[in-house]
Amino acid sequence: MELRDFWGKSSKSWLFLILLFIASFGFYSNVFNWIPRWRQREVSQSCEAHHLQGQRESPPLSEGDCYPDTCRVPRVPRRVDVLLMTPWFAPIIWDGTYDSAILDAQFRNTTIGLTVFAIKKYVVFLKLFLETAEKYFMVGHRVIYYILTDRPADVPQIPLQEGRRVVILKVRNYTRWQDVSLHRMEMISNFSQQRFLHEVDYLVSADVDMKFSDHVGVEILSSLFGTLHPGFYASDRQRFTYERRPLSQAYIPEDEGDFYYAGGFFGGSVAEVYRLTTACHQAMVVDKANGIEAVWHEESHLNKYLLYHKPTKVLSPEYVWDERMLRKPPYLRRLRYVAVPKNHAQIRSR
Ligand SMILES: CC(=O)N[C@H]1[C@@H](OP(=O)(O)OP(=O)(O)OC[C@H]2O[C@@H](n3ccc(=O)[nH]c3=O)[C@H](O)[C@@H]2O)O[C@H](CO)[C@H](O)[C@@H]1O
Ligand SMILES: [Mn+2]
Repeated sequence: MELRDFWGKSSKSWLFLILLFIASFGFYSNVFNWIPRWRQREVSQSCEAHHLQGQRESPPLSEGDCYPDTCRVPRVPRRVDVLLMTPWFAPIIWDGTYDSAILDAQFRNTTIGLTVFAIKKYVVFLKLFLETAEKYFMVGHRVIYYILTDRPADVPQIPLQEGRRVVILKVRNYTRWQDVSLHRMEMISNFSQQRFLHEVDYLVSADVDMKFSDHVGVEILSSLFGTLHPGFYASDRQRFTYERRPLSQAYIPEDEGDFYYAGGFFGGSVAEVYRLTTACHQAMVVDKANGIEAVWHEESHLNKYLLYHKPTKVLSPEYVWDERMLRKPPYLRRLRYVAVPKNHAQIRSR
C-alpha cells in the first residue's frame, strides 16, 4: 500500500497518530515541570535538616538557604498534651512549640539584662548560677548580668563568652530574708530608671539559689512574661496561695485568678518591668503602713499585678522546677532552671 493510500484510507490511523502526539506532548510538558520540583524538594529536605538542627539550638540559618514557604510554615511544631495558649491569647512556652532558628534571627540585635540578688550568705550560689547561665542562658546573644549584692568582694570571677559581662551593683541588706526578697522590687525599679533603660532591651529577674540545666533562650522574651509556679500549674485556682486578706494590696478574691506565677523568674521589656516593679513596691509600702505583709511576700504582689496586667507570654514550669520537691510529669520534657538544694535555716541566718 502506497503512503498516499494509507493517509487517504485510514482516517482511524490519522486520528490515532494525532492523539498519540497530544498525549506525549502532555507527558513531556509534565516531565519538564518535574525538574524544578525535584530541585525544590532537595532544598526543602536540606531545610528540614536545618530545622531539626535549629531545634537543637544550632546557629540560625541564612534566609537565602530556604524557600520561606516550604521551609518555615509547614514545619511548625505542635503539642497536644499541654495548654499552649492563655484565654487572652498569650502563648505558653513549652518544649516543642517554637523554632529557635527563627527566634534567634528575630532577636539578633537584642541585649538582655539578667538581674540576680546575692545578699549576705546567698553569694555562695553565684558561682553555679553564673557558670550554668554561661552554658544555657541566651547563648549567642548579648547579656549583662546585674549582680545586686552587699558583698561585692565575694562575687566570683568566672570566664564569660563574648558579648557578655558582669555588672556589680552594691545594695544594702536587710536583717529578715523576707525583706531582702520584698525589696528586690524596689531595687529593680530604681535601677531600671537609672541604668537598665539605657543599657538593655529586656530584663529577666531570677532567684540566685537555682541553676540553669537546659536551654533558656529568646523564646521567653516578650513585653511582659511570668512563669507558672511548679507547685501549682496543675491546681485549681482555689488552691493557689494568693494573698486572701482584703487588707493587703496583694489581695485576690477566691473566684479570681488565672495562674499562680513564681516569684523567681519573670521579666519583659525594661519599660514593662519598670512598671511592674514600681507598682509592686508601692503596694508593699502601703501594706507596711497598714501593718500587713503579704503571705508570699513580693510573689503575692507579682501575682496580683499579673492578674490585672496580663502577661504577653507565659513560661511553662520547665523554666522553674524543683527536683527534690516535685515529681516530673511525662509532658515536662525539659528542666531548664532548677532549684539548688539549700538549708533554709542556715543560709537565711545572718
Ligand atoms: C523559685 C521561686 O519562685 N522562688 C520564690 C520563693 O521562695 P524561695 O524560697 O526560693 O526564696 P529565696 O530564699 O530564694 O529568696 C528569694 C531570693 O532573694 C534573694 N535573697 C534572699 C535572702 C537573702 O538573705 N539573700 C538573698 O540574696 C536571693 O536572690 C533569693 O534567691 O518565694 C519568695 C518569696 O517568699 C520569692 O518570691 C522567690 O522568688
Ligand atoms: Mn529561691
